[in-house]
Amino acid sequence: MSTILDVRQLTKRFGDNVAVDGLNITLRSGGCFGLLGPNGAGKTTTIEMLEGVLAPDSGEILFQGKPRDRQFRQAIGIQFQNTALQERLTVRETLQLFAQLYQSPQPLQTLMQSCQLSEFSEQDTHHLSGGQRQRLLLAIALINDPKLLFLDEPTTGLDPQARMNFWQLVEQIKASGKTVLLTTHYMDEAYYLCDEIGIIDHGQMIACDTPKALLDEHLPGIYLSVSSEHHNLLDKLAIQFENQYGWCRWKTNDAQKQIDQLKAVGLTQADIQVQRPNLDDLFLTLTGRRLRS
Ligand SMILES: Nc1ncnc2c1ncn2[C@@H]1O[C@H](COP(=O)(O)OP(=O)(O)OP(=O)(O)O)[C@@H](O)[C@H]1O
Repeated sequence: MSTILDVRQLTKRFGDNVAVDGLNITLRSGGCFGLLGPNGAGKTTTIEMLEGVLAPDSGEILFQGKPRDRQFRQAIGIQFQNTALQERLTVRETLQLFAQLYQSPQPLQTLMQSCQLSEFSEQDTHHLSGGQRQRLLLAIALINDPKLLFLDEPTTGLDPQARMNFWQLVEQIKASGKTVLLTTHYMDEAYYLCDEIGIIDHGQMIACDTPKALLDEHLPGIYLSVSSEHHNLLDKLAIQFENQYGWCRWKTNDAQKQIDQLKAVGLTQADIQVQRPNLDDLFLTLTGRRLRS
């Protein structure tokens, strides 16, 4: 896969605060890269520099092998976290307004269809649901048929069904060959959508790979949990666990052996939860913090 965006030693300071500290990122064409990190890690500052919205203090950003020029704006789409929509305009009128900003916008009919907006085309944008509004913001980001799409926390605040619906749209966008850079606080979203994940903390990249490779490297093994009421049994078996939210939980490299031991002291399979480590666990391991704080 060729490289569409190559970022070297990107740095941004706000006074004494180094928000982004020598970051390297390689975005491969047609992939989805997830930029994850705890609050204040530097995700928004990074994405804004990559979009060209914020000037870096130092570092290099190459788009298709060359420094970004005026055409870069025509080749990218940005779904901002908060875009103020013009009062008293319909979905269609809003898209028409944004279409004027580009040299060759996509046909609006096609765009509304692909973002599932056709049935709301004549609706006032201020009467849209959260999911419909995010789909409109996505359509605005896609209006110029961009090669590279920036999605900054696109599903924050949406209900689970609207989020999954949005994921399907992102899948379609990926299938059409576009490259996506996504920031999110939802680990299931990152796991589902991203081919590669970069975890940043204090403005530095602390891990970068496919979700599976990151989990295999940093968190081999399986988590087992049993209800806290069974903690005496675990003590008897000399199993070290964390007791949280009514559950005793621990990681093991030999899940089957421990399940057999637990059954031998009276627990049933239904008493034992078996769980692969997920990105939330990875976060806690790498940053000492949960993904959402
Ligand atoms: N305009 C600004 N002026 C001063 N400091 C800023 C500015 N923007 C960001 N910062 C600081 O830079 C650091 C990184 O912030 P940034 O918003 O990039 O983090 P983030 O990872 O996007 O966080 P969140 O997940 O909370 O959105 C923080 O310490 C923040 O306070």
